[in-house]
Amino acid sequence: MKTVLSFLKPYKLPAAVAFALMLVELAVELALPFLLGKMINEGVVNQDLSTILKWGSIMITLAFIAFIAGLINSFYASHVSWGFAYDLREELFAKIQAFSFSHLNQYPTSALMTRFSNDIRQMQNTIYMILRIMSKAPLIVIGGVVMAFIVNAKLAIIFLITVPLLVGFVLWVLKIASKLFQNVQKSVDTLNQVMQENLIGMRLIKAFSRRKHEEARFKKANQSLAERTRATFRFVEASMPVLLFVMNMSLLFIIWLGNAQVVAGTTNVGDVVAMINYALRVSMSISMFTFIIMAFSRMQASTKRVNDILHIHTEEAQKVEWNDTTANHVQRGAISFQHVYFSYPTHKESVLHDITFNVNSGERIAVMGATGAGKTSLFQLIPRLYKANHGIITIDDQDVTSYPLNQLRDSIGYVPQSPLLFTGMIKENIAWGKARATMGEIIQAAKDAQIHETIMQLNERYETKVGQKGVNLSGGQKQRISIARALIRKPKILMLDDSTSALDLATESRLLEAIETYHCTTLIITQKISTAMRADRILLLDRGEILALGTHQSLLKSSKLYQRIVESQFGKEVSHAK
Ligand SMILES: Nc1ncnc2c1ncn2[C@@H]1O[C@H](COP(=O)(O)OP(=O)(O)OP(=O)(O)O)[C@@H](O)[C@H]1O
Repeated sequence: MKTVLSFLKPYKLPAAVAFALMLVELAVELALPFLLGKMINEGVVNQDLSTILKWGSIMITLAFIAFIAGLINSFYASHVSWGFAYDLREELFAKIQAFSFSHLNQYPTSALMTRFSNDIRQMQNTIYMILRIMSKAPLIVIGGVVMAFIVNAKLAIIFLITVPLLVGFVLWVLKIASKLFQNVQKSVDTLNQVMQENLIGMRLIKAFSRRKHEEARFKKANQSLAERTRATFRFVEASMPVLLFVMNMSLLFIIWLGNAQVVAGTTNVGDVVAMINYALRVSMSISMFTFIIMAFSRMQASTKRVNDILHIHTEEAQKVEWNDTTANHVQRGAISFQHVYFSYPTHKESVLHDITFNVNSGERIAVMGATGAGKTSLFQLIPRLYKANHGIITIDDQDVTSYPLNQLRDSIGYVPQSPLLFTGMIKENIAWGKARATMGEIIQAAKDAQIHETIMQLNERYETKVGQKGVNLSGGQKQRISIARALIRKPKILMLDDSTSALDLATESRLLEAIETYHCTTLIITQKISTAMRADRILLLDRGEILALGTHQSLLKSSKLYQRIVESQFGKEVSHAK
């Protein structure tokens, strides 16, 4: 199982190069105060210009080497962090593509978007900063103290008091700050969620005039984020004067003790200057710890969230375990449900109970029932969008679970209740149903779905753009394009989930006639008796159970509920006459 950190493996070499170059920068940074001390002691104090120039030019050369090392380090750090983020995004995308419907219920769109954008960016930035400066800070603290002891062991004792004091204080600040930061992150998540729901549901919000309500919701989330961020940064900023005080006190001590030693002749001015320099560099690095650990704790939270997704066991991952020779493509499309029970993973209540029925190859079944009866749920079990809790569903006498998922779904044309079109041309939206579809196939599918003429009336015909910047189609037009998308794959099983609801009777009639020419097993969820009457048999669902299954005529005789539905749509007399 892949974890986030394993995505760094391919970048071991460039990361090592970046780290080595960072060590070069570090070495120069630690050497400069030492050399400065030498320049003062040997050159400035003795007023020896050639010595000043000698040490000066060495320092400039070293600074230039550090500058070049920094540039190349930055290049490699970017390469590692961008490459890592790119690979991780690819993997995450593939993982989400393999999500079952249960997983999609578990992780709302906003949560997945946060992982894609925020979390990966967070990790990418932190990796860059680790390779660039973060790993340098603790090394400067250690190296600075060591160098200080080399320069002047007596003065360096001050470091032994101030460094643990500063480190201890920073760790205490961080302990509190990390809790505050977790709250900030929660607020960021909430704000993202509100924002995304608003963008997705903008049309609905306008239709229901819920702008004020949504504004209030956004304001609340925004305020919470602002307040938490303010509180966190105030706390971190309040710790700064304390840090500065300790830092300045240690500098004062170094100057005071250094001065005494210079007067006593036990040390040189240059060494004192070098010590002050080390003290400054060490304290600056310690103060960076706050920033570093905060970045780490944010990265840790992001890593956990992305790992959660990577560790989800998706079915596609199992594909290799299936033996392709035993599992074939669907040949005839005969469906059988045997004592099937189903409940959604998120809800315990049973949605389908003891469903048993058979559909012959090429048969046309209309599925009827009140809203919430379980019609869509029953449909979703066939292409294994969800798994049944008990019982067996077979296609061509073979358990659906024994088909490789791709082969199973390739044989099925599923038109969901609410049609979804992607931004792009109409022809692309239809061709989406079949890999390498020809223009002839696209037009034929559109003709059969009764949408060809409408498309031909549009300015750019099949090239017309759908979606945000293109033409917005009516509900019925969208339904027919989704039907064309299902027909183009010449499915063995066609499932229409209330997909003809927006069509007038004449168009629907032509559509159903055209579907007959496909000779596929057809399941149609419908509320309209006129549609149901054209089916070979009608399956009546009520509260998750099969109430009746038979032809229009037999149900008129045997099912009270069916009679009532017919009466409600055709009137009493007509229903008796039929
Ligand atoms: N994703 C889900 N998670 C949990 N419960 C669900 C989910 N989808 C549907 N349900 C529940 O399952 C039951 C059956 O829903 P289903 O969508 O199958 O009904 P339906 O007959 O297709 O209704 P409609 O005609 O309104 O589309 C309902 O009680 C519904 O609340």
